[in-house]
Amino acid sequence: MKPKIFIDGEHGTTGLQIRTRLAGRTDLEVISIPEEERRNKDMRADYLRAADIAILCLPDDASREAVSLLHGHNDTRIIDTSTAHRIHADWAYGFAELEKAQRERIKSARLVANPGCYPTGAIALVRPLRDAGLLGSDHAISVNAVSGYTGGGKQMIAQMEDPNNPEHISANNFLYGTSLRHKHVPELQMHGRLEKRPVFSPSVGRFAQGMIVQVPLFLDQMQGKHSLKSIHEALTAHYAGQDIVRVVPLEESANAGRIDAEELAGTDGMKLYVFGTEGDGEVNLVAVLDNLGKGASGAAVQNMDLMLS
Ligand SMILES: NC(=O)C1=CN([C@@H]2O[C@H](COP(=O)(O)OP(=O)(O)OC[C@H]3O[C@@H](n4cnc5c(N)ncnc54)[C@H](OP(=O)(O)O)[C@@H]3O)[C@@H](O)[C@H]2O)C=CC1
Ligand SMILES: CC(=O)N[C@@H](CCC(=O)OP(=O)(O)O)C(=O)O
Repeated sequence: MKPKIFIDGEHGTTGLQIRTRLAGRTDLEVISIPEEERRNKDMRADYLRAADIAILCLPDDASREAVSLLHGHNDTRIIDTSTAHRIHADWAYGFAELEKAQRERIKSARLVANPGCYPTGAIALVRPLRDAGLLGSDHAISVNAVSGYTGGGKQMIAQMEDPNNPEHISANNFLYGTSLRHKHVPELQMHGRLEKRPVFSPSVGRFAQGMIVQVPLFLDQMQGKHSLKSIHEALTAHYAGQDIVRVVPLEESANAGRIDAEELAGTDGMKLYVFGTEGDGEVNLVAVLDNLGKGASGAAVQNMDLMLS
């Protein structure tokens, strides 16, 4: 029998993208709730319980509700794309490239929390350097990022695209999360293995999909003596043998000139760059991804495939 997949929140931004990715699949059966019933709790409960894997593409509260609807129904495995369970001890963190054991953890887990889009980029840059001992646990990290506006879901898409929306946003590029208490910070801190809360400053640009996440570092604050080359080597070693995260060769980075936030829009991969000038004291680590690709829907499908393997 083919595994049954239910996407709770199928008609939202992340859900639709997962639906599209699964459209041509003959190895599984997507069970779909009619759009007009998407908030019908009893019907959702039936679909959730009928599924082998439920992918939750809902706001945090609705995700918690979906999990409670599955209480006692342990045959359904869950992938939650919301922020609700990303630092919960019972949930496997759905970033397969996090460390060697992560793929196996996801494969065997019943509960998988898909990472946030910004943390996907930042953790991809920081965690290998923490694990390889280049960064101490008390290292102070700053993360500056820009996302396409689909990162804000249906509501922000309408605000950015519809001039008649009562909450229309006219800015082409705006900073937010200025209290430095964005909901992604705890996840970044925990899975980045950082003692100090990172400074995280997100922003949004007038483009639909894509993202740049930057982590600048001072070499004299790192553990040991480091260079662009040794940092690049540590990242390259960490991501060897997989094909989703690409560490861009130093020479290619040096010649890159401009980095386009939309570079990987519409794809499920991620590129990591090490920028700077060899011999100087600073580097800028940069991740480029699609907020809806490796940052959300692409990662959810990757996790689903691992769970089905
Ligand atoms: N967009 C992105 O780039 C990313 C999003 N995520 C996360 O994915 C999740 C979904 O986000 P996104 O797709 O952007 O959001 P959207 O607002 O685009 O979609 C959410 C969907 O959930 C439905 N919904 C809301 N409340 C309930 C409820 N109580 N019961 C059933 N359905 C409900 C909405 O229905 P209705 O149309 O009626 O409102 C809508 O279809 C969020 O937790 C978000 O943080 C994670 C990474 C990246
Ligand atoms: C541009 C924008 O608004 N982005 C969202 C994050 C999108 C995302 O990653 O969703 P999760 O919070 O579920 O991880 C935000 O900052 O709240």
